[in-house]
Amino acid sequence: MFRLWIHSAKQIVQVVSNGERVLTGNAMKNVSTLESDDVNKGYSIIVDHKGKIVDLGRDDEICAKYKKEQFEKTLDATGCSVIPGFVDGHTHPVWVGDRVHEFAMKLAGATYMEVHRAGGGIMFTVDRVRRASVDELYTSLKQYAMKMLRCGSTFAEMKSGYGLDAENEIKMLQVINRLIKDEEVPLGVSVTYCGAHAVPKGSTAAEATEDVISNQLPQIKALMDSGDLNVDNIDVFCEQGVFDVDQTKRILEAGVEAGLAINFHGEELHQLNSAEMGAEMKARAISHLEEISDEGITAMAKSGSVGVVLPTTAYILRLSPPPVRKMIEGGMAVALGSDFNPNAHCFSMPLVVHLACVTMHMSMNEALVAATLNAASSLGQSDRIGSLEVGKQADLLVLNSARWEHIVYQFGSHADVIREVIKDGKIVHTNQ
Ligand SMILES: N=CN[C@@H](CCC(=O)O)C(=O)O
Ligand SMILES: [Zn+2]
Repeated sequence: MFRLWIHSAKQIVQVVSNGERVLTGNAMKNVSTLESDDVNKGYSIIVDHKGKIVDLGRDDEICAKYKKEQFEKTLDATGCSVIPGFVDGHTHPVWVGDRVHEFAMKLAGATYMEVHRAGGGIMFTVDRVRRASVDELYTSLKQYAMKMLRCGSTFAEMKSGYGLDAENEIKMLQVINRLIKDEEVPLGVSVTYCGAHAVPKGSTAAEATEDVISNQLPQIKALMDSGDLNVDNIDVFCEQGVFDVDQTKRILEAGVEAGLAINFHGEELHQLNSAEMGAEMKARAISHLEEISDEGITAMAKSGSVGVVLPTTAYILRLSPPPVRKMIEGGMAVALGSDFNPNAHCFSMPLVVHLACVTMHMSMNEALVAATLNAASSLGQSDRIGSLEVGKQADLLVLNSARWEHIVYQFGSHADVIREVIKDGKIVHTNQ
């Protein structure tokens, strides 16, 4: 028996079809698509009982190989296109207490660091998160995760970073772990420890660095070793007035020692050459990169570190966007993330992809690659997700349009464009 047969699709956008794990530079310009000019010829996907894609091809070829009775469910996708589920490469979704008042301050001209220095920004959220119980944070996270799924994300990176001490950072990581374990929201998750997201009140950056390395990380490692906590990545906010490049490097080294993959915030507001440092450490990914230098681009292209760009941040803070054209022409792998957090309240990857095209000058193909395969690669997941190929998880979106580009073009209307969200071959959200 097979779990699902999707048939009659006008287009199936595989993204890649030869098992590529990442696309760099100019290779991001093309996406593999199954499509025919003949209006009577549609395309099919078959999903096995484990939720993996076992076959893709023309309806007539599939019909010749399988019998209807073999499928637990069939889905008619006449007039529709199918794309991989979005992979959100960067989110901060564990928090309570919004910052709508700060949005007003920023609209009136305050910069991100002015708000931060006035005790707002990350520190406002730290205060709320420290006072919140695990249950409160879990209820809030569950709602955001459900909203991400409805916007078409089937996998997301999720960070801690509003605890800033061992107790509260572990509390946040436990909340993310509970989301994975309880399986109430069918969203895949990569877990990131970001204890060095800000310098806690009353500490210096040097003291906070020591606390992360000698106190927080060893406790987290012990919980990982005992099987009580799952953590995948280590993150630091490397920025002027937060953690400098040396402190960041030391924390990342300690993270690697604990078995975590390097995936950190760099070159957001000031050019500190953290991209070069990260490339030298063979970082799996570096996020933001608004201020990356030409040398940083060359170094990241050489090391294969994925650049995770976040269009909502530059948009909301009115920053210059990262030099994505230079990054792609320079041979880097570029990925996308929503950066969902109380500063940039957006978990809609369709909107992120649209912003990437308009504000960062990416083509729609490049942005789709960045929001699927390359985002999966930034999290070490592109062997399982990020493209529609035999052997991969059937995480996909059925779109209400014959051409997939409508999910980018009709910005703000993703709820109408996405007909079904499918995770592991199961329909987890439908909009009909
Ligand atoms: N820049 C650092 N961290 C987040 C913002 C977090 C916050 O403001 O709460 C970011 O990626 O944009
Ligand atoms: Zn961030």
